[in-house]
Amino acid sequence: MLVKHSSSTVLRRQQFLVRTLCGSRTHLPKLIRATMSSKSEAADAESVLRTVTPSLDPKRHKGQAGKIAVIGGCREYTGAPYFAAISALKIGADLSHVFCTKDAAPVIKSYSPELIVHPVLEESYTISQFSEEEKRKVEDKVIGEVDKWMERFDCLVIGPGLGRDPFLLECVSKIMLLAKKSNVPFVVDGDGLFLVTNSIDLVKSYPLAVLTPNVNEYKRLVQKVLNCEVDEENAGDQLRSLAKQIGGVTILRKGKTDLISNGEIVKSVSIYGSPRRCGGQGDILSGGVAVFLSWAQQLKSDPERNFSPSESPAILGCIAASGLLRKAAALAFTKHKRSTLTSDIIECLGESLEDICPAS
Ligand SMILES: NC(=O)C1=CN([C@@H]2O[C@H](COP(=O)(O)OP(=O)(O)OC[C@H]3O[C@@H](n4cnc5c(N)ncnc54)[C@H](OP(=O)(O)O)[C@@H]3O)[C@@H](O)[C@H]2O)[C@@H](O)CC1
Ligand SMILES: Nc1ncnc2c1ncn2[C@@H]1O[C@H](COP(=O)(O)OP(=O)(O)OP(=O)(O)O)[C@@H](O)[C@H]1O
Ligand SMILES: [Mg+2]
Repeated sequence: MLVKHSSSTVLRRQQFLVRTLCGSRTHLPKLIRATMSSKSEAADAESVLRTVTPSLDPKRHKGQAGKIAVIGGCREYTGAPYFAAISALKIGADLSHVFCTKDAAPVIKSYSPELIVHPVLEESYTISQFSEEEKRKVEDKVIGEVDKWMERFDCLVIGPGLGRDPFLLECVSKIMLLAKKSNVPFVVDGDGLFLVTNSIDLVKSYPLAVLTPNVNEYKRLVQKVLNCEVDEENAGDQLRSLAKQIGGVTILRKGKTDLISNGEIVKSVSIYGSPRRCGGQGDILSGGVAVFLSWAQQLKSDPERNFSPSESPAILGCIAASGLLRKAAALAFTKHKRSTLTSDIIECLGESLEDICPAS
């Protein structure tokens, strides 16, 4: 469990959120509000960051600031799950796990002793000689290994560096079902989106699912779900329709401006980040969404709070993560210019958050 806040803190935050997320729109006539709602509304990401980031309380024990698990990492990709998992820790989670294939595990462990790495996923080539029954046993074992941890996690990140092996993806679809059964929120990114685009029912109508597509992943989702092409002219409305069509999941469409919708509202974050487009920045984002969503979820569990759809933990988590990533990318770029890499941005997460929410 995450830290609880005093009722006065909660009240202040509630008033603050109403101002931040609704602003003067609450006083506008209905017709004007309806017109505005067809477009995206710029989110005040720094205010949301201040609202959801818990204070550092010496009474808290290990785990209360968040336990995140990344499901990803295979023969090809070891960087992506590492970026997502280490970003979660650098932002402030207490524990970060990675569930990956046996090949990827020693590599990911060698990047950092901070991560708890489970070498449990299997790809088809390791079981190619097995009978159908033996394959089913392997699948049960994989699911069992994740299931024994599931209830402890505050959020999963499914997909960074997962690869597209059919057997592995079949196991991951069962992991998604387990997460839903235990009401554990999850962020779907990278190859997790490849899986979900081909099996939308895996996430449909699960309010604790967040999808974080990049330009390609978004295009595939729109084609599959809305049966049309991406419409840049009406980007906000199209994103809202997509999220609604998938039963109100939250979607963060990454790009020059990050657009976020849960089928009801559309928010945008366009704080200046970095002109470097090196790979891995989306992985930082997915780890960040998981942490901020967990923190916002904790605020929501306070009985004195009355969350409106516009302040759902998933929406707040997306706004906060997008704002922080962009701020850290800007800072890393001032230091490293053309040589800015994803690891440099990760090193700037702490300083960027400190600037907005000082630790003491
Ligand atoms: N270090 C690691 O381990 C990392 C591993 N990663 C993992 O890799 C897996 C696959 O994810 P992905 O993002 O590479 O696949 P996808 O989205 O299909 O893009 C493929 C190609 O699409 C193009 N393209 C991209 N943007 C475009 C644009 N704006 N407009 C137009 N075209 C655009 C561009 O191709 P180009 O034609 O330029 O060569 C690009 O190369 C996934 O598991 C992910 O987590 C990454 O997280 C990175 C760090
Ligand atoms: N054209 C852009 N200008 C400014 N920022 C951008 C631009 N495109 C993406 N970003 C920022 O980079 C973040 C990652 O988006 P990107 O499209 O690179 O994801 P991705 O392709 O999934 O990354 P990864 O390489 O980790 O898979 C976004 O949240 C956004 O803040
Ligand atoms: Mg990506």
